[in-house]
Amino acid sequence: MDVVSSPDPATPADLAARYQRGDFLFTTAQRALLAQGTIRTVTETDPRRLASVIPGVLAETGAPLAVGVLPFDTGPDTKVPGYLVVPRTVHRSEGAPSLPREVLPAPVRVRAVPSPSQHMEAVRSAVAALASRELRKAVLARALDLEFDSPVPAESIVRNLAVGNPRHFTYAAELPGGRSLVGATPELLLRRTGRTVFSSPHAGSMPRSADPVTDRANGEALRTSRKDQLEHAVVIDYVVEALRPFCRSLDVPAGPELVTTPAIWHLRTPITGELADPDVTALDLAAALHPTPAICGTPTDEARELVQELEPFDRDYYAGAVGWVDAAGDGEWAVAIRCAEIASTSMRLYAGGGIVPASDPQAELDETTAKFRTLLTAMGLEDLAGV
Ligand SMILES: C=C(O[C@@H]1C=C(C(=O)O)C=C[C@H]1O)C(=O)O
Repeated sequence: MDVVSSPDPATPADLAARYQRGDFLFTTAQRALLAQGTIRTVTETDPRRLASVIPGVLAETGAPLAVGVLPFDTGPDTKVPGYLVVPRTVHRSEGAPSLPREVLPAPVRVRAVPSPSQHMEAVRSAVAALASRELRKAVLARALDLEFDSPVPAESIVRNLAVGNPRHFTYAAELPGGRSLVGATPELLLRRTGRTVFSSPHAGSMPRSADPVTDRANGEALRTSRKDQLEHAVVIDYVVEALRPFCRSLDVPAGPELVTTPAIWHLRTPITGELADPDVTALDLAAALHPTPAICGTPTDEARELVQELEPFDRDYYAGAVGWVDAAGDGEWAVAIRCAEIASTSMRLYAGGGIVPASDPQAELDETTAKFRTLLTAMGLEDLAGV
């Protein structure tokens, strides 16, 4: 048997230090998971079908878990598949990694896709479309394309992300075609631990500020913003309705809490449920929940259509889901935001924000700029945040 799932004496820092492109790394404040090598890959555009074949694949291979990604677009016409890997070795360790910061080379070219003014125009179009198409919310994103004169140092980026965002979920996953997805997201689509399912939708954002007075004021403005409360409520309604059929009880707080990442203030609502059927796996639940209105909109199909009309790129795995599922059905799936897709010497960063009727184009642009900071800070490129 090839599979090693070792109670490893390695620390989370050791696991992050061992990460190499092609591996899967998932670190949280509580633990780190490093999966290396490939026994089998499973590729499937229908996420529910993907979820249904994984238990059989794990039983057949004797592997303890599968790791991977779901794309943003899981609709019936998608060309981008869910991509799961049954790894050869799995190492887990308790705690968050602590490592020295690594210095990275600077890119030789940077391009915003679309340009900032085009993004603001798209926000205006989205606001108009919300009214004419009876949508409650749509999430619009933009991208930053970076080119380097040598291979992108994915390993250093991932380690800096983990060190800079120790309370969140830092991830690195292999994508089809030898590309990699790396990021550090605060948002957990869901965790399944036995019969307990936990989801922490985030929606509603304000940039952090280096000035403590402005920073606090931004947080207060978010807490009291009716526009952001609405943006948030749309997500919670959806997640509760999506989880309800699977749960015999659900605990939903009356209102959101204010939380931070190093770059952003957010509204978040932690939701806990007890599963009615213990055979429903973490990946079944991820397939049922994704895409939430936190990253797509409401109603889902119409919002996705509008997003695809207004964004001049394919989201691919940005705003998808990234995580793992084990043979018992437990697992964790994070919302794949604050991320970049890395090819050989180039990478694309993505950032988006929810658009509701009261959205202001300049504020939406500023929000995406702040969201790019998660990646840019890890790359020592804070100065690029204004692009
Ligand atoms: C879409 C992104 O983030 C999502 C959108 C949010 C918002 O609109 O307020 C907040 C958190 C995330 O669910 C992103 O970071 O790219």
